Amino acid sequence: MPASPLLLTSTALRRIETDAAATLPPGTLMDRAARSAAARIATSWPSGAVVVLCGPGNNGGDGLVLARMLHEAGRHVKVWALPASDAGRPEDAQRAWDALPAGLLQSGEPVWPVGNAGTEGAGGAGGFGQVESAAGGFGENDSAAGDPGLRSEALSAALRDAASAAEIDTDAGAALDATAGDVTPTEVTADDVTADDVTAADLAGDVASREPVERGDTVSTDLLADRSDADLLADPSDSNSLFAEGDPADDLSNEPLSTGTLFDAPLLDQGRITDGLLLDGDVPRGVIVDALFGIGLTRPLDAQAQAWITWANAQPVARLAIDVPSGLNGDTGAAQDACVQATHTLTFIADKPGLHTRAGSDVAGTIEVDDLQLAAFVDASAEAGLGAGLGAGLGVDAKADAKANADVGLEIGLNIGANAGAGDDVTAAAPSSTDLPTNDIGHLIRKADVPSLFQSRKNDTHKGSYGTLAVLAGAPGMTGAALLASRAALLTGAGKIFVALADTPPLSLPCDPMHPELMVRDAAGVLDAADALGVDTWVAGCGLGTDDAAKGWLTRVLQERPDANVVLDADALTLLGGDQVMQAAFRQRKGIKVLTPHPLEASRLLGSDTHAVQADRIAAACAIAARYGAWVVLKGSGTIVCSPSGAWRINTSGNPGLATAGTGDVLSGMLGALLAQGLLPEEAVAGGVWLHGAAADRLVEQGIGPIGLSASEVAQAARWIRNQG
Ligand SMILES: NC(=O)C1=CN([C@@H]2O[C@H](COP(=O)(O)OP(=O)(O)OC[C@H]3O[C@@H](n4cnc5c(N)ncnc54)[C@H](O)[C@@H]3O)[C@@H](O)[C@H]2O)[C@@H](O)CC1
Ligand SMILES: Nc1ncnc2c1ncn2[C@@H]1O[C@H](COP(=O)(O)OP(=O)(O)O)[C@@H](O)[C@H]1O
Ligand SMILES: [K+]
Repeated sequence: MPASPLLLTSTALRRIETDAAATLPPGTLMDRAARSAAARIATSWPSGAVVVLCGPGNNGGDGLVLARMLHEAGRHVKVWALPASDAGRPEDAQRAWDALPAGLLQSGEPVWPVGNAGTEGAGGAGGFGQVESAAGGFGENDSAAGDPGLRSEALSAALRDAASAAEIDTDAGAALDATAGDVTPTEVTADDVTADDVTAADLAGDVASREPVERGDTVSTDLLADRSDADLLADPSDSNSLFAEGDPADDLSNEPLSTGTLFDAPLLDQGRITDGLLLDGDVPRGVIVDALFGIGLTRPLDAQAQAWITWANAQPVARLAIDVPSGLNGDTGAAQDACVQATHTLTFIADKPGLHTRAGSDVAGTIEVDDLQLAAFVDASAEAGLGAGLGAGLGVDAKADAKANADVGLEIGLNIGANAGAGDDVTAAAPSSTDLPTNDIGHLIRKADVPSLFQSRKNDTHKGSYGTLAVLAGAPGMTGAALLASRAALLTGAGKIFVALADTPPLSLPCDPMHPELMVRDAAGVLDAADALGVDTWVAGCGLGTDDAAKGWLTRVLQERPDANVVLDADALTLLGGDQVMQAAFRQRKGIKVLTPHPLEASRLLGSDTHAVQADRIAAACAIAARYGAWVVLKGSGTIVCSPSGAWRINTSGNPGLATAGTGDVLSGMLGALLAQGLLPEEAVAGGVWLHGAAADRLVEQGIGPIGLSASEVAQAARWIRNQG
């Protein structure tokens, strides 16, 4: 399922939520969100335990409803909830709290449910759920765990009574399920058996056979019967210990295993223990649901939330983030020190910018969007954004995009509909209009969004058809920067390229031996002849330097030939940021203007600091675009592209292989080449950024990176991608 290309900030989302909620019965959206998550879990983690961590707000409410739904479906669910805030829970979340079935909520710190990674099937009745309830929970939270000796007796009796081949089923509904014997859930009751017992039994099976034991595996009861209670069960001196001293399993760790610590790294490294006691190769089963905080995270996490997140991140199971990984700002992609490292994020109503820029792509895992059947509202928002200028500058059909999103959402909605409850019979009335501020809606940049990169060339063309580019760059000692940009322009298809070296004759490099197609001259020489040469696009700044000579050449670029396109990078940005004469000249230019700052250069253009830029990359890119009247490419993980009118997009391609010197030079050369070839700015800028990242992705696929990927290779890979179509 492709991710929605539409991105909404929390302001836009809240507006939609409010509008929609006003037309729906209370709790409908939370119900839909929870049902969506339940469907996702049923598909991806059909067995195994589900630990739901819930926060104080509606994100926590989603988690609480989800926990109830999963429990009712017979899943083995544990809930840990942060305390409500002083103001109490929001209405929907409070309703979810009140409806949480008894026994699911755990006290203390979260632990992985030991001894049971149960699955559906029992519907909660007569199953392990009852055992849990009676025992007050598993593991360290098991305050009523009882006397280990008693548990030992009960379990041993159960095992001995079992027929020669007994199935140890740690599943819900059958604490011990003897397929060929006498042990049934009714015989082994909550009073007789605790989770610790089953844990011990499973581990004992493993120890006895030295083979991994999985839930459902058949284990010889002879082996089990051969072992004494002392071998099988907890050391009576330590109610949490699962092994008596000298037990072979103890060899696996220097410390006695205790409940809740079954994911000890040494054990995992040996592939011995997964999924809360179940030995299941390298693939633990079960999932932790992160429903701590969503788009309402407004301040630093407190110690308890941080500890829970740290715990969740340390468990070798999947982590499904509800809406947004907790600790991540859904608008900006800024992550707190403690942030859920999700393997999957299921996000609601629309995709969020913070999932795609800065730390977002590091912590979100696989992103899925469910519009909660609010396509009409999303559609109207996109339309309103379009009316306010959004998308117009990008040449993006935002309405069509929104429709596509709606279709995606509906498809998900229909799937969910198969499990639908009462709330889903209600269709929200379509909104009449919304008027979101322009920069609360953006888009992703994907291959499909930049088709003109792949348009075939007409036969009846010549080198003049593909533009004449001049690259003002490469002061002495930085010649390579000029070559990187110029070669990238060549490989991206520019018709003619002049390298205007930031130097005076005689040049130390009269020609590029690798690419003699490039016409290398001194900067003044190219500037003097620019009219005659027909330069229609300038790329300026790569290794240009910031001395007076550089300043003079750049001023000429900005003041002369105002119809030519300019792409400014690196030193040109530093010079521009500090020179009002240049800024005035820049603003007055009629050609297409592109600025490609990394965060430090962006801060110079804004007179702020890098921290401020990175704290809200979209806002920074939009601010630069507005101040300079230019297209802005704010580089980094999740590069932001912003049009002069404030329409922003986030690139989806690229990887940390690009974090190497010279890749920015390559990007500016590519952007210049695409403009020189006459692509519309929205496709040249967004397309160049996407192509640059996609080239790096291809190199990684080929094993040429991320480590050691070099800038020159990016240009070559980009050429290949363009020609493949
Ligand atoms: N309202 C709606 O219509 C819907 C909301 N949904 C869910 O609700 C979420 C938004 O709910 P909320 O607005 O309640 O926000 P959250 O649940 O994300 O968190 C806000 C709550 O956490 C507190 N908080 C914020 N930062 C904190 C911190 N650092 N430490 C401790 N407490 C902190 C706030 O005071 C507030 O109580 C969405 O992300 C989504 O998961 C979904 O159910 C879909 C529908
Ligand atoms: N971690 C990353 N993930 C994705 N892209 C990255 C990453 N690090 C750097 N890049 C990209 O690499 C390029 C680096 O540009 P820049 O910092 O100007 O380098 P240089 O000046 O050395 O050429 C930019 O396009 C940037 O977006
Ligand atoms: K969350």
